[in-house]
Amino acid sequence: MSAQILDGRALAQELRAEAAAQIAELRMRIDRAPTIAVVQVGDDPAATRYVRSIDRLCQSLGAACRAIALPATTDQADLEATVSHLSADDRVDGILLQLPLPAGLSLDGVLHRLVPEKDLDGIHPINAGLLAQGRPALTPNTPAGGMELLRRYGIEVRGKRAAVVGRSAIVGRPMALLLLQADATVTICHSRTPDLGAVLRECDIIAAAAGRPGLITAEMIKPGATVIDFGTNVLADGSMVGDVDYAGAVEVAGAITPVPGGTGPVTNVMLMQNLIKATRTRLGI
Ligand SMILES: Nc1nc(=O)c2c([nH]1)NC[C@@H]1CN(c3ccc(C(=O)N[C@@H](CCC(=O)O)C(=O)O)cc3)C=[N+]21
Repeated sequence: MSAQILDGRALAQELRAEAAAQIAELRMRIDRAPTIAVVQVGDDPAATRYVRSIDRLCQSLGAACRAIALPATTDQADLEATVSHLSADDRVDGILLQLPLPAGLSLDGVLHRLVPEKDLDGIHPINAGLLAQGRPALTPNTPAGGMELLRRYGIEVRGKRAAVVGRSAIVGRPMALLLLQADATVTICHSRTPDLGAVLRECDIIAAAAGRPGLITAEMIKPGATVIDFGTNVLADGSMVGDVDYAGAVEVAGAITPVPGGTGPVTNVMLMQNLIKATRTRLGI
């Protein structure tokens, strides 16, 4: 038996149509295109792809994208000044800072310069704190997209056992909190978890966000479980794979997201939803 494929491209297409209509309406109200500023420091390959796809998506939906590419050698003060400037700019509705930052730069200092109302990735301590308290405001796009896939495919979360592999501020942790918010019983696994397979085999939903290709193998998956793969590992040959051994997992799981074509395309549209939300909230629309 082969798993149901959770088709992120198809879902993204539906969500794009909804977002386009909302953006068209916003353009009339504010008399300009809702604008995202994307800041990338250095050239992490997954981030570069993401920025490129954000730019394309903005163009096709009628939003504006200001891409700000800074060299990997940018110092803390320059990066903070850039973010301060964007925070204060009335014509910028949302800010997206690509992670990870190059070594030597501190995210903390930067987040203090980011106004929470423009925080399209929900990583400002205010937004992260609201999510932790069960009062989500702007939530991180990648895990929000994973939840949207579960919702649109009618996969029950309430009362289920769920495991999240990875504890990053932008994917793993918020995914665990969103699953909790949806009434799952959640276990967070990470690089120091002994016997990952033993934990995962108890779970009906597995969300992989470790950034390690092939970490999760078929024998770790309970037959029929739902597997959401957030991995965007770019291999030496330029191809992209997830954290799950897809070929094996697809034979065991009940439903699974492919990489590419799973969580990635949905992430991009969730970003547009956050832009719409941020613009409306900040301008009191
Ligand atoms: N602050 C921040 N937020 C992020 O959400 C964030 C980030 N930094 N840094 C980089 C990673 C990477 N990431 C991707 C999102 C979508 C695709 C995507 O759309 N992938 C498509 C196609 C990819 C391709 O083949 O080029 C797919 O999966 O089908 C990829 C990668 C978001 N990230």
